[in-house]
Parts: sequence; structure tokens; C-alpha cells
Amino acid sequence: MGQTLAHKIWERHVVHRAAGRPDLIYVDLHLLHEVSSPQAFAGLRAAGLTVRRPDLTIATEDHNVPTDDVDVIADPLSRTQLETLRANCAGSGIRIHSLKDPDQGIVHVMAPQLGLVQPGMAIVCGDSHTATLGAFGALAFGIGTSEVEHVLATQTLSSTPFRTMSVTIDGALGPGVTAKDVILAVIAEIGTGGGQGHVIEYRGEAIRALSMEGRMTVCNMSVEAGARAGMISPDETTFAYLKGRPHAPEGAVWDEALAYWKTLRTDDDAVFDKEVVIDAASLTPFATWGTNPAQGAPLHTRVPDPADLPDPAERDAAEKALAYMDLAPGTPLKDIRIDTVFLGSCTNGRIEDLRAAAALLRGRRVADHVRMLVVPGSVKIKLQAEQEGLDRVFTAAGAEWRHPGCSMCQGMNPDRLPAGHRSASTSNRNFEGRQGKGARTHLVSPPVAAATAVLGRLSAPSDLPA
Ligand SMILES: CC(C)[C@H](C(=O)O)[C@@H](O)C(=O)O
Ligand code: SF4
Repeated sequence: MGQTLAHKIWERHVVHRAAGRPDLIYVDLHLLHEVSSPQAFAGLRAAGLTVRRPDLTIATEDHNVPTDDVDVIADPLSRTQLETLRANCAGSGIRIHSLKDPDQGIVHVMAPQLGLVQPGMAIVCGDSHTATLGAFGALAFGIGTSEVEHVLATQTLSSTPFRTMSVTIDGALGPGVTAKDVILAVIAEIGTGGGQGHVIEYRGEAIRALSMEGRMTVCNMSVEAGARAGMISPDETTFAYLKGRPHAPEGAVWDEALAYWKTLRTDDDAVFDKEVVIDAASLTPFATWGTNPAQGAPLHTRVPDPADLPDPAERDAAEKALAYMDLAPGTPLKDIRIDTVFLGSCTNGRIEDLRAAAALLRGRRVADHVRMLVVPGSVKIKLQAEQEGLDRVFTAAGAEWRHPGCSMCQGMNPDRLPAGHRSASTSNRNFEGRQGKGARTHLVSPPVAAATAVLGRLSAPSDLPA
């Protein structure tokens, strides 16, 4: 029987296997940020150990960085986190891209830009959205702090193989339908537990047609369906993205790598543990109405009535969500008035996302009652956007143009949504309090975020007057 892509990569990384025990797998790239690494380094020191492969370990600063004035880290907790990471990296010879470094950015955004993420690799980081990097045909997943310590010490990880799941998006996406709408619809369909314990491989014509940016958006949110990882087998789009990047192989090594990368696909006769098929033509712009990423619906529909939900647990969750979100069943989603629009995060803070939003904001104004923050995912993206004049489009429209970081995605820095405020956000989580205590989040795509900013209520690009 054939093998799935995930299985192939896993098997290539097993360094020790014993009956009844988890596998020990080799890690090709270990990414670090300030939130999930301090205890791991402390544990390492307490055990008298050192970092085994500092050359395969790379750090960046993202969660705690300020995005208005990068010269002032006013919050003492954030400052301690960043200083601790810097000291740990310096003490272990680990390369770090600190605030103001030209390669600083959200870890899942800056690493692929550098060409560090390549097909067939096993990549880990103490961050759930490491799943993003599976877009390159790598096995990339988030690990806990004690596992970070284990990888620092040994460059290996102890784990049982993940179950496999395929999500196939057949056909072509309609106009105005983005990668974000695809993944929000997938999660609404399979639920927050639908991918539990699995690695999801995204397949089908609509996935093949996505750019690397779009593929990263899809893989990013695999964890919101409970999956450990998401992945897409590499193809010409992947190779073209990688070619010439600082860490991509060159010359004969490139040719050799390419020959291997081309073998990285699921065999035709491989069997997945679970399979889901969605018709791309059925997808339209999407938005969430609740407090988990599966509580979403097409933007042209209404807030559901919990009483209509057959499953008691789902009904209960929907009732609680609507109470927190202060929404009445049956309200058209497009009637929901928004105070803040956040364009950014590791889900949608890439250049294409900024371009898509800027295209709609050009010559238009953000509604008077709306605050819009535009936060590029990395310094490179910020500079590229500025070269293209996108920053001026945003500021002319009345939006704020900020420095890179996680920003309002999760409120571990000064960018927080005030209690009772409601956002349209291109990030990946709409949990209670995620963007700030008592704040309410609607997850949307960049074009929906831009249209919403202009009209002041949840809107699709097609709602904008010409
Ligand atoms: C802080 C970090 C460990 C966390 C994660 O794992 O995802 C964060 O990035 C998030 O998005 O909630
Ligand atoms: S942007 Fe948000 S989801 Fe992504 S790593 Fe930062 S906090 Fe996590």
C-alpha cells in the first residue's frame, strides 16, 4: 500500500523506534520566540545541558513587541520576556532576529521568507501555528515548553505518528473568495475537533491554484480544527517561491534537492484515516459569529438560532457564544456594526493580504467610527509594502500603519481591543477575551476586513459602491 506525504516525511526522520514506545524523530529546524522558550532554557540549565544544534535553531521576537514605537518596550513583562530570549540566545550561540533587525517578524512569517522552510523537513516551534509551514510540504507542528527543552537538548522529539486526514477542495474558487474563506468553511464543516490528532493534507484543484501565501493561510488554521499539522505537497509554486531565498540551496545542491522534493507527494493508492471533500464553487466570503473558529457562516447569511442546532453540546456552545458576542439569532451578519478592523497576524499579515486590502481601500475612507490597524507580518513585508506605496493607501484611507508583530491577534502587547468592542479581524482565533478582556472578534479575510472598514459593518467587497 502507498504512503501519504506525512507518513513519508515521518519515516525519514525516525532515529529510534521500539515497540510500544513513541518514535524518536529528528528535527531539521527549531524555531523559537519569547513566549514559549524561557522555561525550556531554564530547565536546560537546571539539568546542566547545552543546546545540541544552535545552528538549526533560530529565534525571533513577535508576541510581545510593540507595534507603534519600536524604541520603547513600555510593558515590563514584555521587556523581561524579550530580554530573556536575547540572553538565552546569546548564551547558546543561537541566531536571533530581534526588534529592528531586518528579518524580524512573526515566526511563521519570517522563517519561510528566509527560505528556511523547505519541503520534506521536520520543523517544530513552541507555538501551535507552526502548522503554517506545512504549506511547503514540510511536517511542521507546535510543541509544548517541555518538548522545546527536549529539542534544544537533543535535536530530537519523542512522539507517536499523527493520524492522517485529507481535505480536498475540488474545482475553482469564485471571484472574491480567498484562502481564508476556504479554511473558515473547512473548520465550520468539520468542527474544532474534526482534525483532532491528525495531520491534514490539503489537496485538490483550488489548493493547487493558491499562491504560497494562500497555502500558508490555509495550513495556519489547521490547528483551529484540532489538527496537529496541515500540509500541501510541494509543486512548481513552492519551488518558484523558494528559488533564490537566502537559505534555499543553490547550484547542484538545488538540483539534488529539487529531485527529492518532487517525490514528496501522497501515493495514489495511499489511504487516509479520514477524508473530506468540499466543492470550491459552494464557497463564498465567510465570517465567524461565535467564540470559536468553527462558529462561522457565509457572510450573506444570518446569525444562527441555537434552537435549530440538533446537537445539545453545539446548541449550548452557540447560546453561550451569542451571549458573549451580544448577538441575537437571525441577525443578518452584514448588519453587525464593527468598531475595529485588524489586518495582520501569521494568518493574513503577508504581502498579498496587504495588497488585497489596499486594492479595496484605494480612493476610499475607513468609516468614521472605525479604527483600522494594519500590521505587516515581518519587517521585510513592511518594507516591500512601503516600496509599493501600500502604506500610503492605508494611511490616506485613515488606517494606522504599524510595525510588525503579533499585535492585536492575541493581546500579549499593548495592542488590545477594549472590553465590549467588536472587531473584524484577519487573525485565527475568536475565543472569549482573545483580543482583549470582554472584546468580541469576527474572523474574516483581508478583502472582507477592508470592505468592513469602509462600510463600518461586516461587508463583502461586492457591497462597496463602485
Ligand atoms: C504564545 C503561543 C504559545 C500561542 C500559540 O501556541 O499559538 C500563540 O501564538 C497563540 O496564537 O495563541
Ligand atoms: S500572530 Fe497570533 S496566532 Fe500567530 S503566532 Fe502571533 S499570537 Fe499566535
